[in-house]
Amino acid sequence: MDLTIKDVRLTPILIADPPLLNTQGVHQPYTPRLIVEVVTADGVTGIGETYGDSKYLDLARPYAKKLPGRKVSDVNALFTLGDEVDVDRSRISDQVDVGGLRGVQTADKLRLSVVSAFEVACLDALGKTLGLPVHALLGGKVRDAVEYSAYLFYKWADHPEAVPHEKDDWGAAIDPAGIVEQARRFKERYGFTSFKLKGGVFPPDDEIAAVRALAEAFPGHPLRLDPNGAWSVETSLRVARELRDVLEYLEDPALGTSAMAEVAAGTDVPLATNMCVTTFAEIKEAFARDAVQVVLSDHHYWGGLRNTQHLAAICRTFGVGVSMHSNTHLGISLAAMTHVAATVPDLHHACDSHYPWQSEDVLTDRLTFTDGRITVPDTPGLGVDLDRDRLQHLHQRWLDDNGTYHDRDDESAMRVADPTWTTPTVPRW
Ligand SMILES: O=C([O-])C(=O)C[C@H](O)[C@@H](O)C(=O)[O-]
Ligand SMILES: [Mg+2]
Repeated sequence: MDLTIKDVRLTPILIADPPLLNTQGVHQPYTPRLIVEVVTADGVTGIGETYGDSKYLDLARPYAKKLPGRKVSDVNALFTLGDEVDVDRSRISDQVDVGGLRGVQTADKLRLSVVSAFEVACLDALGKTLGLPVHALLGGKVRDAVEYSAYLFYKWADHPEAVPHEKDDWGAAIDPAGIVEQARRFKERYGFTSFKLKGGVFPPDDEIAAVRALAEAFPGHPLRLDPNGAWSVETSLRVARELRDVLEYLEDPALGTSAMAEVAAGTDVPLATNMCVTTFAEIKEAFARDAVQVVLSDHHYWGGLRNTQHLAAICRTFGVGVSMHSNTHLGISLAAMTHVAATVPDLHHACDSHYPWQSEDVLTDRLTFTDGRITVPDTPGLGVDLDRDRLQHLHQRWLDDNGTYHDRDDESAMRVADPTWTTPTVPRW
């Protein structure tokens, strides 16, 4: 068996995305992803997936050149090699990026967001070579299926007329009745029993009404509301008061650790985050100030599956809950999330996933939710196969694009519908 990496392939693609609304704007009709393939000397191919925006491609390209000659089993070395890649200073920011809504952009976090896809690809290749599923390489599964929540979005029926796009079959949802209808379809199609509403789109009273409508339609089901930091501390506390009997947790009601700590001190509704704790460096202050009660991990920017396990261990040590965040992603990432989630003992909340919103994939067979769960694959590697024709089709779309969609930008997408739109300053309400 020869585990030496002989070849690395990077394929940027554009995938169709519905007009989902968030506090910064609306999803563009196509969003970029990067598919990573690592091929061993034995001809075994491992696959990974991450963000495809140019700031990630600019790091992935020089990084990929460092890998041939290394072994897919040298997973620790992937991180030291990542440290050698220079990050353009203009890419670094302590602002929440437009469209990403996932916290700061440190150089390290940008690197980890790339290295994570290679870690997944190497583990996939290693597992395929050894005949073991990825979860076994991570120490073994402690559950046979991983639960996901329905990720509800306010949305339009279509992208603006002038913009070419793939039509989705979800229709519009811009009020409580529309959100309840969307939730019903999520339940019918996938069996989800937890519901998360992406908020920060309409004034808080409208979103309170939507959550109340969900609570009435689905009594006893776990509900979450996530305005991505759009509210002041005062507004956050008011919403928490009004929804305290029905919320499983409130996600990033206010922006940043200080504001979150103030909110947490004034309510017994747990606060979750994928914005104020998104790097290991942010943990100490947030935990010391009891600013968050649930960290929503994301293997893409936390740096892979093993870092997700490290994060879960830290959370466990401090009595903080852990679950999973998602940005728009395909089946490779859903498989990776499922493998690592299967190994985390204290996963007490259903994980987020955008997957049901994605009508396109690069897999031969889409992953399917049964009773809101994905069965943990026991076949070697990630247990999913790349469909080369689909990959090529989506890559061709990326090649044909003049750059409009090479970087996700929800603010610009909103400006197509409303030329006066700019990302609202925070707190918005
Ligand atoms: O939980 C979250 O904050 C997210 O999923 C961030 C995403 O960017 C979401 O807001 C979206 O897809 O519009
Ligand atoms: Mg969130």
